[in-house]
Amino acid sequence: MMTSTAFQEIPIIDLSNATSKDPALRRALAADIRNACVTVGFFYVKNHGIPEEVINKAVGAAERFFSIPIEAKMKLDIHASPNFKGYTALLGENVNLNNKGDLHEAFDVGWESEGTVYSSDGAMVGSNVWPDNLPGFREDVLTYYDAAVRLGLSLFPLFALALDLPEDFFADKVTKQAAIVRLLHYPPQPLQPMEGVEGIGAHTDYECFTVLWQQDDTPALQVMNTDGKWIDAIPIPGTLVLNLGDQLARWTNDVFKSTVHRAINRTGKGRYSIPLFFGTDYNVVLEPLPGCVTPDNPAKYEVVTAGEYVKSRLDATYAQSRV
Ligand SMILES: O=C(O)CCC(=O)C(=O)O
Ligand SMILES: [Fe+2]
Repeated sequence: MMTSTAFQEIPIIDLSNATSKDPALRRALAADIRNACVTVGFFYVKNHGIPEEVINKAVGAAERFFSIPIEAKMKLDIHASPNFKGYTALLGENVNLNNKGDLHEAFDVGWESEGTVYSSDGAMVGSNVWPDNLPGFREDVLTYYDAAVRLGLSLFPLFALALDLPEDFFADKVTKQAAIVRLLHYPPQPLQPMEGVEGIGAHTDYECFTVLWQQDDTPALQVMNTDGKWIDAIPIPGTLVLNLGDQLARWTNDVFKSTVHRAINRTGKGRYSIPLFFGTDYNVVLEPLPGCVTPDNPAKYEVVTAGEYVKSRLDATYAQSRV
């Protein structure tokens, strides 16, 4: 049920019926999601089920982590990880290769549970790295991870319905392990902006979809609309932003849109955000889904595995700061 719109382009969708026992209610919700996916590729969700306390603790964890000395953060350098876990320094990432670097620092965490023996796939899945001397940090981040993953897992059946597929279509293709949570800190942009430097340059996300928490009082996220204009995705208290990524765009032959977005923090103060990137398992083949290739919409993409695709994009993103 679409209850309201923030402004013309990005709808707010109420997820109260996401796991309703009534299939008609789930289908109605899926129809709204489809509408957002085939037009903007972005929507806000409310009644998303992640408790405020869990969010606040994760944000507090981010604030504590980014305040530790740079030497301590660099001990967790993402470049030292075989599977993209750990710390990225300011300008260490560059999502838009026309730019020089992104003015944010980040900390990436994947799935883990007590007693896990990791069978690294050598690329995306593997153990996390954690800072010393930050009590509660790991717990607060992993609690958020679990809650956001639960939300993500509840969305896949709706995306399946939205694509006229059986509700369990994605069930054997996505596991918890395919999700990465990222703490992000954007310092204020200097008054005199540096040429080719944005908080995060114009990009699309690489996975199926992203669940994004953004700080209420620091607007920075912008989404490119179909006319090529930047639309502000203002923070709306009580909501999260949901945007599609390239995996779903490739899978649907662009019927579902993976929309270009960027963030520029001009607020004069620091900004935190927390995306959870929910991809599929590594070996899932992104072949066009039934009905997505038609004479009017011929196949656009080379068929690749989901994992190879994300890995190749991440390798390019970090290439500039790899030593
Ligand atoms: O911080 C934001 O609002 C957006 C972050 C983002 O687009 C990303 O990490 O992919
Ligand atoms: Fe993004």
